[in-house]
Amino acid sequence: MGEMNAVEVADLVVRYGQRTAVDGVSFEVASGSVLALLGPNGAGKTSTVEVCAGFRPPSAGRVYVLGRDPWFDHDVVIPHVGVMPQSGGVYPAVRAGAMLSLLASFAADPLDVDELGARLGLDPRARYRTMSGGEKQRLHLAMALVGRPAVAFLDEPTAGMDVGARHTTWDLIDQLRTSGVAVLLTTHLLDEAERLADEVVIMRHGQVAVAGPPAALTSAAGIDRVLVRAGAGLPVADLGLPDVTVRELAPGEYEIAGVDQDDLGGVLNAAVSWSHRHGAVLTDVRTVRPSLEDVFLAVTSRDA
Ligand SMILES: Nc1ncnc2c1ncn2[C@@H]1O[C@H](COP(=O)(O)OP(=O)(O)OP(=O)(O)O)[C@@H](O)[C@H]1O
Repeated sequence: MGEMNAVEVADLVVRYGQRTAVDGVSFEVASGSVLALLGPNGAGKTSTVEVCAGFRPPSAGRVYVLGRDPWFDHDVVIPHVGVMPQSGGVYPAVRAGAMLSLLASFAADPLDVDELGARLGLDPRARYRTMSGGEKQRLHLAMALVGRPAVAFLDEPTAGMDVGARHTTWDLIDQLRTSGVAVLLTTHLLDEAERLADEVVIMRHGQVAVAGPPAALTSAAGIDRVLVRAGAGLPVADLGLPDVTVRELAPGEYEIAGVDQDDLGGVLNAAVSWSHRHGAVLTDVRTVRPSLEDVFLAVTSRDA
């Protein structure tokens, strides 16, 4: 089975009746890497993942998982795939431990059920219907991973989890990557994507708006702000540069926004002489690049 790209999505289209939810999406996920699908509600993330996981056929385009078609070769592909859906179809009376043992019994080389459950803080005796939202979410994640998949599809894996469970999940996903698993996840948490993903794909209206490693997306956007520290209460209108805006964020802490990276020297010079004119000294200067969240908002707010 394919080593390089565990998941290949090429010109994928998903239609629901007249509605086109996914409109020509392409990306790849290599083994041992994490790709985060991002996008506003309704952008087509879940529909994309559902085709990859073999839940529905594409309306057009091609999807390969481990070199096979997850819809037509479902029985061949599925034993190597772990799926964590947004809400799991778990029988309400079933206990966590029994559910995991059942899934483990289907797998050729399952993880240790007790160890995995303990890792995720699951009580094996707990019945599904009495679990909290975050506990259910942890069980869904364990269900996706217990079969030691080569490819994991995780739809909003940490939604509703508390901070501790979220960090445990991040560590688990790091370990999946290290052990060679291809992970495709969706998330609304941009810090999660920045922390976990080798590649992010930002979807908008069913199409790929931008794609790339998070660091490449944020550095392509360039430095856009400079933070300086000087005396409190300096007149912010007096910097003498027409295209930037200056705000005093806290006493003596100023943000110079709208900086053109190529004119950083000009901005620093202006800040030095500005503080000097007002009898103050710059004691700190910091350049700030946009976060992935800034990039996301810039990309997804270009709406007609
Ligand atoms: N089973 C369905 N039948 C009809 N329309 C659907 C169906 N599933 C999704 N859609 C529509 O397709 C579009 C994409 O939905 P999808 O769930 O893939 O988006 P998403 O990016 O995962 O959104 P969210 O962030 O809200 O989970 C939406 O407009 C949605 O209303």
